[in-house]
Amino acid sequence: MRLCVPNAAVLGLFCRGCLSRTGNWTSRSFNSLPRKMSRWNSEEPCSPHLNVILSLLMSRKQYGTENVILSDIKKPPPHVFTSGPFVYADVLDYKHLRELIVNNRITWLVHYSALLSAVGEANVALARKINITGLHNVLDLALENCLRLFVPSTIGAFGPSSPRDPAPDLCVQRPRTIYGVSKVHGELMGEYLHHKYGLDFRCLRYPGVISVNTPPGGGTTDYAVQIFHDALSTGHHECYLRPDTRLPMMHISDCHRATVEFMQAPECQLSLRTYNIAAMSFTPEEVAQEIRKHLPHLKVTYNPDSIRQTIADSWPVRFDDSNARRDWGWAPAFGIEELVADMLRSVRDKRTNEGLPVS
Ligand SMILES: NC(=O)C1=CN([C@@H]2O[C@H](COP(=O)(O)OP(=O)(O)OC[C@H]3O[C@@H](n4cnc5c(N)ncnc54)[C@H](O)[C@@H]3O)[C@@H](O)[C@H]2O)C=CC1
Ligand SMILES: CC(=O)[C@H](N)C(=O)O
Repeated sequence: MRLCVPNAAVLGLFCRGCLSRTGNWTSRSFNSLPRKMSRWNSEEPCSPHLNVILSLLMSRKQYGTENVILSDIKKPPPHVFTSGPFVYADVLDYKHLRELIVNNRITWLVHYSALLSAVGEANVALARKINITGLHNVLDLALENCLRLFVPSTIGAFGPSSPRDPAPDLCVQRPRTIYGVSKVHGELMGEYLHHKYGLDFRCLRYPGVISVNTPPGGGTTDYAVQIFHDALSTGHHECYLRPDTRLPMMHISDCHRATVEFMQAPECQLSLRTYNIAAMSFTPEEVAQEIRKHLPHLKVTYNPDSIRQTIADSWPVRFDDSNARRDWGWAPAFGIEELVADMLRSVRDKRTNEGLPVS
């Protein structure tokens, strides 16, 4: 049995076997990155992505190393490469994806590959290709091979005309970014194929995901990861959002657990195919205050970037996840206090292991 998790702009996992039938998950991440990631990705050529890597490693623990195949178009760091099966896979290469699925008897596909919001606006043509053409490849293959398919969506699937506090599962969705447009398209295509042909399509709208292993990937919520690294290195963070910009956020371990629990939920419990999941909402100033409880010297200055500020201002400030809580028992474990304590501990350990100074 193998689970395959392709990297939707982040991860690609293939899974051998069907979880519902066998309890096994195999994952692969299909991560192809834009030849040019522009300014947001410049110093992270081989870094693992948060969701992808962590998810994969944890999935492997749960479902068996050989049963989860990770894929990307980027060279993985050594510890990822040696942790289990890893293959090169470009979501734009339909024939190669099909070969991987057939040869490995893949039964689950987790599609993480995508260009995120800010970098997508910097390269709309590439974002359209990876986020929409890549998704169509994955949908066709899932249908053709009877795969269970997970595709993440995002708070970015909402826009200025959506209710923002809180945003419910079902409401007006008119996002103003190519990223958001591609995610709404993915939600609708997956649901259409489910209703018309029975595709087992499942989708969670993630808040901004925070992980020590996730380098900035060109998103609007990236500051909420970077601030921890800055706090423990220079002690100064320059934030590209206004101090009062409130956005939904989630610790990576909650994000991963939600994904696995949702994928394992019996079909009969699901009243929707796309659910919001929530954990906390905070502003840059609020997270800075929480960090200062541990590191009182942290200095934060604000220099709003018009592109990312405009994007953030169009997104929900809070998510209504009551349907996920009711249907399949979703409950987050991390609030802002737990998240900050865990991130500071993890970033400190990482810097120490890398021989870097800790402030
Ligand atoms: N990180 C976050 O805060 C959130 C992420 N998500 C979703 O989760 C998924 C993963 O996000 P991140 O890991 O943060 O993104 P990321 O930007 O860190 O990773 C994207 C991955 O896609 C890969 N990729 C790009 N082009 C590809 C191609 N042609 N073929 C195969 N792989 C390709 C890249 O190599 C990269 O590893 C995305 O679909 C994103 O929309 C949703 C909401 C929040
Ligand atoms: C919330 C997301 O989807 C992502 N982190 C982004 O900021 O683009």
